[in-house]
Amino acid sequence: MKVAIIGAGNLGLSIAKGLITTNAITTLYLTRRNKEGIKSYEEYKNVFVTDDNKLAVQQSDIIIFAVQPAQFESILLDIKDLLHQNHVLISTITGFKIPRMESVIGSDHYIIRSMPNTAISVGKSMTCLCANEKGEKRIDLAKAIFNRLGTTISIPEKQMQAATVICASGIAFWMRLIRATTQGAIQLGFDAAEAQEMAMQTCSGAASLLIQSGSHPEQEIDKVTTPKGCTIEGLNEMEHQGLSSSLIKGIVSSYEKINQIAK
Ligand SMILES: NC(=O)C1=CN([C@@H]2O[C@H](COP(=O)(O)OP(=O)(O)OC[C@H]3O[C@@H](n4cnc5c(N)ncnc54)[C@H](O)[C@@H]3O)[C@@H](O)[C@H]2O)C=CC1
Ligand SMILES: O=C(O)[C@@H]1CCC=N1
Repeated sequence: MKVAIIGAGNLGLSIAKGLITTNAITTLYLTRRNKEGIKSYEEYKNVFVTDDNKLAVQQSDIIIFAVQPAQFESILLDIKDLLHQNHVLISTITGFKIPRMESVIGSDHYIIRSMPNTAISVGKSMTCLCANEKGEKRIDLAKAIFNRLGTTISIPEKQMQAATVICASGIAFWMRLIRATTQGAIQLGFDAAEAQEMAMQTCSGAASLLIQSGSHPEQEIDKVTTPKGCTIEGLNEMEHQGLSSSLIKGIVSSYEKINQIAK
């Protein structure tokens, strides 16, 4: 794969690390306005660092865009004339819809829109993908790339905003739950490091149980809740205080906000 990442910032470099460490690339061009900050990537074989987006596009088959939304349109305009019909264009740009990309470069391109999350830097991103009509023919290629960096799911573009809330913002929501558990553990007498270790490993274990067994969360809850025991006591108190309700309300508020921003 000859890949270019246009905008090698937080997300772009995380994707680059994943592609480099899994030997996924034939060549990899990384672009950034100030390329000095990423010069060290040239130590990797077949990785090139440049501030020239046009060069990167000309040398690559798969172009991954990871710039901020405000920068995207002018970059598309800049490279538009260099795009050929075999280029596969993968955008990670939040809120930038495929029809808007097509209005700049035309619809006769393989266009894929992705929504990864920051766990991509540790190969654990839940990445949602959608494509334009032509891009559907290359969706498996995009899945192959992002499956090296976590897990993928294909969704209709109209669900991309909701996916942003659940998966990208979701990292922050889960972090807050882990932090709250850590605070509880400290109050029960563990030191901060122990408390965080216990909170995050238990969270990871709970997710792994569901991923590997395919069971419903309540089935796993039933296995832990001894009648008249401490688990159901704690769980019911959390629900009396609105745990599930506040999470659902937070998710819906976040979704309303992302739709407001998109207008
Ligand atoms: N943070 C997250 O959880 C997620 C972010 N995204 C999206 O990914 C995109 C990138 O986000 P970050 O990596 O956090 O941003 P960032 O600001 O860290 O990276 C963007 C990079 O693009 C470079 N750049 C700007 N103009 C350029 C140009 N003309 N040519 C080449 N490079 C240029 C900047 O120097 C910067 O290094 C955003 O559109 C964001 O919405 C998508 C999914 C998840
Ligand atoms: O907070 C935000 O608006 C963006 C979208 C997903 C992650 N960060």
